[in-house]
Amino acid sequence: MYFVACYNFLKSVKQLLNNEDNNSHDPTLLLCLVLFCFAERPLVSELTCCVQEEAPPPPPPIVINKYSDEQLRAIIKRMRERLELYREKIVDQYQSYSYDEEKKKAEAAEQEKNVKEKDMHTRLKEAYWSTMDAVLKPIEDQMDSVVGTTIDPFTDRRYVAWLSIVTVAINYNVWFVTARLCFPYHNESANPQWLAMDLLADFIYFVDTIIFQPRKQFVKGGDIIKDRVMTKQNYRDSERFTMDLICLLPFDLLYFQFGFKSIFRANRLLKVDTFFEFSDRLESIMAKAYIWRVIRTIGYLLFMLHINACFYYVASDYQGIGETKWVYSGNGSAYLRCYYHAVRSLINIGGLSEPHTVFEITFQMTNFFTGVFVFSSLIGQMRDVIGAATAGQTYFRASMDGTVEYMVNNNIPSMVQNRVRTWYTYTWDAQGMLDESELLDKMPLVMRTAIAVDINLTTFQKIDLFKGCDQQMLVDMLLRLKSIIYLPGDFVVKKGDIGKEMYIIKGGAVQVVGGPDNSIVFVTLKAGCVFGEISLLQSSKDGGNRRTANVKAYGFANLFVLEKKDLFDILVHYPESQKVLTNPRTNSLSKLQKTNSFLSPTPGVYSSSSTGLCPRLSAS
Ligand SMILES: Nc1nc2c(ncn2[C@@H]2O[C@@H]3COP(=O)(O)O[C@H]3[C@H]2O)c(=O)[nH]1
Repeated sequence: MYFVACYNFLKSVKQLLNNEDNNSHDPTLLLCLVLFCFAERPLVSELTCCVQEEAPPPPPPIVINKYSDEQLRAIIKRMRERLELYREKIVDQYQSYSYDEEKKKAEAAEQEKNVKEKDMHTRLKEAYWSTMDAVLKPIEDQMDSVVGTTIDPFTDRRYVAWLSIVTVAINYNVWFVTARLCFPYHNESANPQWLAMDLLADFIYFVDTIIFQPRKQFVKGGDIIKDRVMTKQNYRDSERFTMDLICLLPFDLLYFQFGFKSIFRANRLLKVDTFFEFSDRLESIMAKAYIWRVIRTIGYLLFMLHINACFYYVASDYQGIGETKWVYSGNGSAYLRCYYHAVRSLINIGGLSEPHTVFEITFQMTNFFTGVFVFSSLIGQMRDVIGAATAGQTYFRASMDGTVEYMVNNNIPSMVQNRVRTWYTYTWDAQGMLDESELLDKMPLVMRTAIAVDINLTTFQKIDLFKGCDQQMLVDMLLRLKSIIYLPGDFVVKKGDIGKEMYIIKGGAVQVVGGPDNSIVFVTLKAGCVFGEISLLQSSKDGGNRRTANVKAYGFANLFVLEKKDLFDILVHYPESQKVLTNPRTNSLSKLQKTNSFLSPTPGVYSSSSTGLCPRLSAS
């Protein structure tokens, strides 16, 4: 029994040790241990005493391998901790304490410490900003009345105007800091002027950082944040703010120590982001954005040449001004001469003095390479900009050329060809594109509705046929309209054809004609009039779906077309409006059905007075 107990006990301890590393606590094993300790307590104590009595005093530790020795010690330490834990568990079985938890506690304590430190940092920051806010409050309050509490950066033109001023300041720094750095532009008489200009540019930067940027509205989770406190905080948390602050650091004070040098203003160039913002905003508000894009690309070209001119002067200075034939001779305006050299060299015009020294050859070669890569990409960019600006026209030309080629290949009579050509040219001139709907199709419905309502709803509301109809139905109709142009004399509708669409005149005029050779003009309909609706709204049972008259374009007629299917799709949702359109007492249409006798022909029976469809403008 004694040895069995010993064996079990030691085996349990060994298993416990083996499980230590993977942190798995075998409940059976634990239970076995606990039960063993309790149930066989006398035996265990006997065993312990026995072991203590019988065991010789422990030998002094022999360290064979330092690493394994340390590992063993660590295991023993953890075993002790574990033993402690089990002791506690025996006292309170439901205690949810673990070694990992101790680790977690330590981590939590660490976190708490960090939070406290952070709090301290935040508090300091807040204190700093509240002081700053208090100082700046009077200025900000004054500016509120001028620029508003917050600014919508996308639509506010005043903001774009301000950005243009900041852009001038940025350009001043970008061009002049580099030029002053390389050319000998600093002297006793010029320095005060430079200083004045620098101060003015810095003032603009400062106003932008203090007044404009903190007012910029922003989008958070889909909401437009217009609260001033939040816009200010958003700006202060942004990277841009950090950059703006770096931009404003007054390294210029080093002038006192090192003299007047523009290198101390190099940090002002970091505000170049604002230039790109200005560029984007300007593009979005300009009707012809490509003009700005071309100007901007030319600006980049000029700036590259400017930088090259600066390098050339520095290189000449390094070689000795006027020392060799290749360097700047020292005559005339240094900047102009160097710029001229840069133009010839970068654009690979040639005709330059041959470089002789290694330095000169290396410089010149670098110039040629830069010219090839940078300039070709900039010129390519320019081509893209111009290409995008004229894409519509290119598409129109390509379509027309394709159609003409097709007609020529198929021997279409030249009269028809001429008419097609005229149609293309007139359509392009009238609407600047061949198919308006193509453009609008890409937009979300709400935008299309807004545009359609803006352009045509007023015209629609005036049409007698639709009087009393639901407004929403009219909007639905607007969305399904297609624009089409007819040439002078084209038949839009032929008597006896099946009516598949109705028309609303957008521009120009049409004539309802009849009699021998269609020589009798019954009525001329102008912009805002509707026609072709009779055959559309009548039942097909007794052949009512046939056109009741000839309608031909008088001059160029720009028409909206509404297809029968679309009309009935809409009317399904507006039964009241359907009644209005088909009611004999409320609508002219039914009256029309009775008055079709004019087509036999009795001119003028079908007129504005009798039908209310459209004013009779002229009748021959
Ligand atoms: N029948 C008739 N149609 C007219 C007159 N004035 C304009 N129209 C339009 O001419 C269109 C010819 O096609 P529809 O019959 O579909 O619809 C006709 C009317 O909308 C008129 O005096 N009589």
